[in-house]
Amino acid sequence: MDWQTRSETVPASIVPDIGPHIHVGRAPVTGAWREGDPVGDRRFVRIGDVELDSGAVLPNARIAWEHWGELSPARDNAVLVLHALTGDSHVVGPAGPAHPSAGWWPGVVGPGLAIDTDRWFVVAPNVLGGCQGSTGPASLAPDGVEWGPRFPFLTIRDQVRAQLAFARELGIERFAAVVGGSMGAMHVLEWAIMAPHAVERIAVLAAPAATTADQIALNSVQLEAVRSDPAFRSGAYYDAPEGDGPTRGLALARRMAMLNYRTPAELNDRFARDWQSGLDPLGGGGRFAVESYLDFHGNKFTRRFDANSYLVLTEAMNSHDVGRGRGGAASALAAVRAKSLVLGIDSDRYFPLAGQLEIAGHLPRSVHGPEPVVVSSEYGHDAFLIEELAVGSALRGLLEA
Ligand SMILES: CC(=O)SCCNC(=O)CCNC(=O)[C@H](O)C(C)(C)COP(=O)(O)OP(=O)(O)OC[C@H]1O[C@@H](n2cnc3c(N)ncnc32)[C@H](O)[C@@H]1OP(=O)(O)O
Ligand SMILES: N[C@@H](CCO)C(=O)O
Repeated sequence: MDWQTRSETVPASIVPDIGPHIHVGRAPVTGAWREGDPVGDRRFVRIGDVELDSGAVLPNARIAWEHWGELSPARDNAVLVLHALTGDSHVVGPAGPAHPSAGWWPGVVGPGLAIDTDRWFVVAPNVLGGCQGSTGPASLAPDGVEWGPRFPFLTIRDQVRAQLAFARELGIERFAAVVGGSMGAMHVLEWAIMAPHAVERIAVLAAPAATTADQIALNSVQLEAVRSDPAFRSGAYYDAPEGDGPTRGLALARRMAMLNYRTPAELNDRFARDWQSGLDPLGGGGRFAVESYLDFHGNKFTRRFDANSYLVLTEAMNSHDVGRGRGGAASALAAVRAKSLVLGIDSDRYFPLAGQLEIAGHLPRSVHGPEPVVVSSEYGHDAFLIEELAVGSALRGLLEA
């Protein structure tokens, strides 16, 4: 098949155009893979030059991707799964040399699951600007040096343009469904608007029609946390000695982000005022358990993510506005022809239900009418990743529609 012959399979330990000093992925994490689960096989596709909204051109770009299931002879069973801010192409499967983390949606994609790989051919690309195999700031520019701070500003639409080129390279003209959560759902909306002919169904999970001032503000303090780390060196840190990248700033950004992704109820129930150790946090040199939890997540994140990619992707999220240049969000959404599922989480303080109400209210073919499906969860925004049964059931409904 075309997609097999036209894509490169690269040995897991060799990622040719990623710079040698990338500060990610040095510490493989033990995965939660179970015997019999599908295992993706990461591949790489050249998509050529990408024209950007800014007028710049990103030359000779590459997309890393994985797939599960079989493409039907009629090529009508492909489902595109688009990841959130710090996700990647590794939707399911164990951690390993190619992946610092186990797959991020193991209860949703697989044989007999909501996105059933016995029926659907599931395709998952790493986003343009990311750091898990697709061209991003840690990739080598044409001069043989990492792009670093020279990497161009990307919008959500630029990233979808790259995904469309990627789909063309695979020879897939139309997806039975395009599915994504959070930043991935921003891409989903743009697919439905930019390429209506290529999309039969869409699932928009936990995202707004446009990133609001409040959300840009929450993102902007994270950008500043990274940039204000002296080790950031204006983004030119790839030649720093091992471990001397902007890990402090990146870890602080992740700590802040965790507070957007989770809820007061969860943190209070889970950690209360517990101490992390026998040392008193009130002047005795100890820490509260919740402080330790945030430290843990901040530090873990620096072992799997590149700081420049974090900035590029966060700024792309800030660019998100389906109505820009299209007469506003209402008219852009009203023009969508795909059958749609819009899902929100009642405790999401990052991308609250108001955003999904707006989207569902304007999409003409929402399978649940003008209201989003609301998942009730104490996990907040991350519930689209954690509440796999509820999210899976809604996805199953869409795929059967
Ligand atoms: C499974 C992965 O890591 S996926 C990695 C790729 N990431 C993505 O794709 C982005 C999307 N994924 C995510 O954001 C997250 O993985 C989620 C939302 C799906 C799940 O979050 P989790 O981190 O698994 O759950 P949770 O918030 O409960 O954290 C559990 C971790 O906190 C640690 N922890 C809990 N309490 C404390 C504490 N008091 N002090 C220190 N560490 C603590 C646990 O030991 C556990 O460690 P582990 O990750 O090594 O098992
Ligand atoms: N936990 C998710 C939330 C962003 O939507 C991530 O890190 O990608």
